[in-house]
Amino acid sequence: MEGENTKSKQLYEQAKKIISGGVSSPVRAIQPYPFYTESAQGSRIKDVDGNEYIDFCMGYGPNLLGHAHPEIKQAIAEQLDNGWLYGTPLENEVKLAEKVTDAYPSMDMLRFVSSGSEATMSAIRTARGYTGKNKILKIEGGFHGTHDSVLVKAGSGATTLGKPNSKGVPEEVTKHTLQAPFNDIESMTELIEKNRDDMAAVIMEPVMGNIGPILPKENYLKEVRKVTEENDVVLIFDEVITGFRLAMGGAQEYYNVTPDMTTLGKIVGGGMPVGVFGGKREIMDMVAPNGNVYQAGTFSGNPATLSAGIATMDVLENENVHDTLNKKGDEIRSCLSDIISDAGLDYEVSGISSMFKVFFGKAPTNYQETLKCDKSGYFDFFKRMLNDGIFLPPSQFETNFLSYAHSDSDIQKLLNAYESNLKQS
Ligand SMILES: N[C@H](C=O)CCC(=O)O
Repeated sequence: MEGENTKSKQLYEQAKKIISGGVSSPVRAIQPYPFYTESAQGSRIKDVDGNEYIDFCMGYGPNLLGHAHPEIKQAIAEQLDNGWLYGTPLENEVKLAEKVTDAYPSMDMLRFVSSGSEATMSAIRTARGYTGKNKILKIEGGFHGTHDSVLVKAGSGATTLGKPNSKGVPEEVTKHTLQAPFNDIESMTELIEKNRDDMAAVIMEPVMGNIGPILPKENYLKEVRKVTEENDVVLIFDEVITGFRLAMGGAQEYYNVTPDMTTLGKIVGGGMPVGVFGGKREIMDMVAPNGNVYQAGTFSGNPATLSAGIATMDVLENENVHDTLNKKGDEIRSCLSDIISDAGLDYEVSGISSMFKVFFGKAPTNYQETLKCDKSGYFDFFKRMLNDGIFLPPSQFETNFLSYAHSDSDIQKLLNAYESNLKQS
């Protein structure tokens, strides 16, 4: 729809003068200009120039039930009638905490925060406070938000833009962050054993969602659990993307591996800003006011977010969302593989549950392999898909998300668009 987006184009010109990079998050700076959204309902997103797209970006994951789900909307509206920021605890905080801890038995206790970044930052600080150790180990290409100690070889927009190590982060901070390749238990074991005396935590996405999806090899997560346990290292599963997506209990339920701590975000807030960190009672008891690990936030446990989160959980509990999406995800991946093979392309499909991606290259098993994919070819493909009314995340390194609102006809349109646009690759 290039050329027709005159209002979007104008808005971006205006924005670039007063908003750094013209956007509030770098992945949105789609060149030559992004479309500006007017509204979104169900599986559709509509721009200010009247173009409508079937959305497989879904706000980068939170909208598992689609845009503007009526039950979530009603829950937020009811909360708004009663005010939307108190600075005190509220009953819904207890209610949502119960629902989350029921779904995640590894979390005896939790805290609500306002973003995934805040959740991972707080989890790491708590693990350091608990162990009295400094070092953490992350996976190369893992993305755990935008706080200093994890902005090294970071996935997501940082990799898309070729800035996986951010300037402005002191070396004194990142010297405590070690990195191992995904799916390589030997490297991880070696690093943990070598640094055992000062290793506080391993933080990882059980399924890498910010350069993928990249799936864990068989038994890899179990082996990670074993080596962390044997060396008294806190294992943090960053389930900001996979939480409430792969299953109600996230990747830890799906793969049957129990971490010491978990971070959540995205889906648990029903599309409102949210983060959660939690874990074993003895670890979470370190957090102030009980313990000396400080963590706080004006917007933490935001009433509107809690209402949206509870409404989301209610739908997930009452409807067959995960089974439906997991089945449709399998079908999409299988059809995409057929399309690729019929077109004689050297590409591969990766994914799990309602996450899927065509890699312009071999489906990677780690960060280094991901970097070999044709990122500019992918971006050209993304634009062709947009012209055909399909909105995918604008990067080879961001996952596509299927939602409960996508109809069979939406999926057929997606597959048709893949078929015609992959042929032009
Ligand atoms: N992959 C990111 C979050 O999970 C994408 C969102 C963003 O950077 O704005």
